[in-house]
Amino acid sequence: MTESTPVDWELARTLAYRAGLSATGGAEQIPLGEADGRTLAEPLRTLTDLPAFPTSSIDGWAVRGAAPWRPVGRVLAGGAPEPLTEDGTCVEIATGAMVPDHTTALIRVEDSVTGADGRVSGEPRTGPVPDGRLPGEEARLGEELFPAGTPVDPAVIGVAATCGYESLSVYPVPRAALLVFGDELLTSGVPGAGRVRDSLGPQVPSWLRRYGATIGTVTGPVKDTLTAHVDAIRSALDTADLICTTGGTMNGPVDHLHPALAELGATYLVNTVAVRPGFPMLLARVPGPDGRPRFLAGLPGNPQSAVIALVTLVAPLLAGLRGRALPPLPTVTAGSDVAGRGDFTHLALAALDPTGRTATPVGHVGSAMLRGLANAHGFVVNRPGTRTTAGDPVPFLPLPLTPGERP
Ligand SMILES: Nc1nc2c(c(=O)[nH]1)N[C@H]1C(S)=C(S)[C@@H](COP(=O)(O)OP(=O)(O)OC[C@H]3O[C@@H](n4cnc5c(N)ncnc54)[C@H](O)[C@@H]3O)O[C@H]1N2
Ligand code: MOO
Repeated sequence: MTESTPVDWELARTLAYRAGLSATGGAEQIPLGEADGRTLAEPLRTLTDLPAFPTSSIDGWAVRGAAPWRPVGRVLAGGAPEPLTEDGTCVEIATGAMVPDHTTALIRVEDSVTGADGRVSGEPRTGPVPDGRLPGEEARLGEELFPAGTPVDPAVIGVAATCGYESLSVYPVPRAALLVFGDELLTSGVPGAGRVRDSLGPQVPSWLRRYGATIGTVTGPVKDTLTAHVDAIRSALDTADLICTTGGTMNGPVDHLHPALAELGATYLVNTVAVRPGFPMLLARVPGPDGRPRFLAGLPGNPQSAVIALVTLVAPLLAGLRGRALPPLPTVTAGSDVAGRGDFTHLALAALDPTGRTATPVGHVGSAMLRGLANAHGFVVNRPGTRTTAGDPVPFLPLPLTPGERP
């Protein structure tokens, strides 16, 4: 490994995020039905008043003037009604229908009576929720409803459709590749006799997807030679914006990542981070075949450390590449003490209580272990030079889990 000064953990996150943001791809138009999970590249402005026309919220009568009213027609949702031209007239109206011009009140069918002469009488409601909606009461034509950088979710898609869009201008999805290094790794069967199962090849793509990347190649184990490393990285550069590698970040006899990066003309953005576990992680910029910026995140081989490198460097980088904000870390209460790690940040795997306000460190958290990770909601962040005592407010770095994935 090249000599380097470990970068402060907070600074490493920021550097990774800024690097991603500076390399965000150009906007593309995506049909609404495919836009979930993307990020708006332009502000979303409504193409119409919302609602676009005066709309009835009830089934009943649109009336003009004083009762009784003579019915002169019917307007259903989807129709464009004639104006009511005379006092003492009404039209039957359906929920969602456009209210005729010169309507003075809307009467619910259940609040009306029709006399023997066919004329309608009744009282409009005066409650807090009106029985009709006025043009522009939800939004005015041209009003910005969401700024650029807004994550697109099903509700945003629904609003865009309501406003008149068929497609959205969004940032491209970053493309990731994974290269797993280590001749000792088995890809099937039970470990033993010096061999361990590759636990990163199967899990890292799923974390990357949750951070918003698509996964192209997953290759490994890549042979423990410098040539095989250089060749594997070079071929992943053809299609990936981000290459994640696992293992080989240190300077053991078969750790080839740093020499491979040197051979490929890479420049380090972060070369080791002052964090435990996970410190040998790195982020580099690698020249791609077409001049487009490519990134390589070197995740340490110890499996929990590899995930810490994902949450520390890869998640902020991908947030930037997707044009999103870097989510701030919420503050929680520490459920028990967390030891300091001297000048290094300590990321301690922890489970949240059902309120989500208290985080208690879990067991089985050695850097070679994954059991603690699979029982935690994220990491309590114990800052350099401090130790956390039960009851202290602490920053919490969540794993990208969905509700219900942890008891
Ligand atoms: N002399 C020193 N040795 C080590 C130090 C140190 O400071 N001085 N730091 C340790 C730390 S911390 C870490 S983390 C590891 C990082 O090492 P590498 O990134 O070079 O990873 P490897 O040596 O290839 O593997 C480490 C360990 O993890 C296992 N491994 C690797 N890949 C996988 C995988 N895909 N699935 C499951 N397990 C994997 C591998 O078998 C090793 O046991 O360096 C320490 N050493
Ligand atoms: O920091 Mo290593 O990354 O402890 O396993």
